[in-house]
Amino acid sequence: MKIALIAHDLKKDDMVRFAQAYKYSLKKHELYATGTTGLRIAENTGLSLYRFQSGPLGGDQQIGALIAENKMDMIIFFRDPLTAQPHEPDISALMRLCDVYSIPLATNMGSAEIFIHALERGDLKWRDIIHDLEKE
Ligand SMILES: O=C(CO)COP(=O)(O)O
Repeated sequence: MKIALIAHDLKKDDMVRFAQAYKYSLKKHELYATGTTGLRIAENTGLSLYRFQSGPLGGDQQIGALIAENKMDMIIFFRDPLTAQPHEPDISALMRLCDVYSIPLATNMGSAEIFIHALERGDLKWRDIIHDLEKE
């Protein structure tokens, strides 16, 4: 599965703790992240991730573009609901595309943990079927 990890500044410590806690589940997947989030995760967990631009510099849009091409299977995005972001339109666009393409989007630790358990159980195997069909 291709999983994107994104966190706003005040949520980055939570994201690091989440990635540390679920490192052994996450490492089975292809991981992507916005710039600073990816750096923090890599430094603190040793997980390898592909890092896009930082969110305010276009990272959310880059991840959105992959969603539009059906090349992203899950988004874990710890949003900060209490701080205005300069790139709010990009954030809304990313979340909108998740809804357009039915891509699972967890916006907080509680839902992200459920997603990880779902991944472990194989609940998202249907995504592999779609990818296989696309290859034919
Ligand atoms: O702003 C972000 C998501 O909207 C996250 O970007 P960074 O991971 O580069 O801080």
